[in-house]
Amino acid sequence: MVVLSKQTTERYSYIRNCNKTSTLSTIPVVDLSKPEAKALIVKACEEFGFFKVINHGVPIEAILKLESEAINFFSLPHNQKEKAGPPNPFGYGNKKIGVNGDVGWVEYLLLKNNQDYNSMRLSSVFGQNTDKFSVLNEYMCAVRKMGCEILELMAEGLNIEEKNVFSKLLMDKESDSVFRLNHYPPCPEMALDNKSDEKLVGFGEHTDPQIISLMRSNNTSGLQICLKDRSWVAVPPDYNSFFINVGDSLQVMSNGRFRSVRHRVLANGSDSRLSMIYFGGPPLSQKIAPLSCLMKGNEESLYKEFTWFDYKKSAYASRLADNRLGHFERFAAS
Ligand SMILES: C=C1C[C@]23C[C@@]1(O)CC[C@H]2[C@@]12CC[C@H](O)[C@@](C)(C(=O)O1)[C@H]2[C@@H]3C(=O)O
Ligand SMILES: O=C(O)CCC(=O)C(=O)O
Ligand SMILES: [Fe+2]
Repeated sequence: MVVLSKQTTERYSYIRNCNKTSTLSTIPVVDLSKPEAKALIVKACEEFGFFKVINHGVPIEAILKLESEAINFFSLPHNQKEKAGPPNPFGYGNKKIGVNGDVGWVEYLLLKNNQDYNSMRLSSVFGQNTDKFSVLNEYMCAVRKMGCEILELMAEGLNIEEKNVFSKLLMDKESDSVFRLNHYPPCPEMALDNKSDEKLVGFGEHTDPQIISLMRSNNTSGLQICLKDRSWVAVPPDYNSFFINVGDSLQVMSNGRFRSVRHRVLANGSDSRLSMIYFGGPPLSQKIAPLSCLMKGNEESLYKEFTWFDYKKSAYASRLADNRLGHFERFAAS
């Protein structure tokens, strides 16, 4: 299933000096069943804004069923998938990411949490009332439950009395969470020239605007994260773990103590990559501001006041690589 032509590839970005990129061997691993999980989560959010979890409690059957549905969907002929598009903002998308000119070697399905999928264009591909929607719901509920458990451990690790201070935002029935399936086909151009030090960008560098992103992928490499010293490191794939990103909103709620991690995906010459990501977001009306219980002494907020609605509106008007929080900083660097 390769639907990209040479003409379109010319508009893609490439990353040079890829052979010099190191692999992150020290990626924090948090075993959710262990008592030290809370402290490890806090440390990882401060240092990397990124970690992986094991013993996550998401049933393997739910994962495998959805993965198999996703493979079936992305294997459909192009014109059939297009019936579920364009993503405005939900639906099937191919190459174009967002509406501001970003392009990547990727096709995807963007779905809303708690969506009535039957009323979406998805039903023009899947038909009405199919089991596929219950597979999707089962997976999303299990992943959201894991996300809430992580957020509650995080609150405990931060010594916050209100254990559900973060998780209640994902549990709210108005929660503005999003679910995304990304498929990165193998890139034939790269397979032909596997000695090249240049790699095609699958999903360009960015931070996620929400609170937390809960990601699982198949066994194909490609994900990279940016460290504090601005170097990029490759994250080895791990079929059995979930990868967790701190999003911009959590960076603000922790008054910059936690890092919203910059990340990107590079295309692969021979294997396709499939990732499934739950972006846990708050209700639109939610004020996003540093938690007063985390402010020490006369510590000031680093950010202006805004709601998730304000931030989302501004984020969706930005390019992928933009520093979206920049507009909301109170002490912006001159
Ligand atoms: C270029 C864009 C795509 C994006 C909306 C935006 O204008 C900037 C943020 C992008 C992002 C990154 C994380 C998630 O994949 C996403 C769904 C989100 O909430 O913000 C995407 C948006 C998108 O693909 O529509
Ligand atoms: O597909 C991936 O592995 C990550 C994609 C991503 O960062 C995103 O969709 O926001
Ligand atoms: Fe992302």
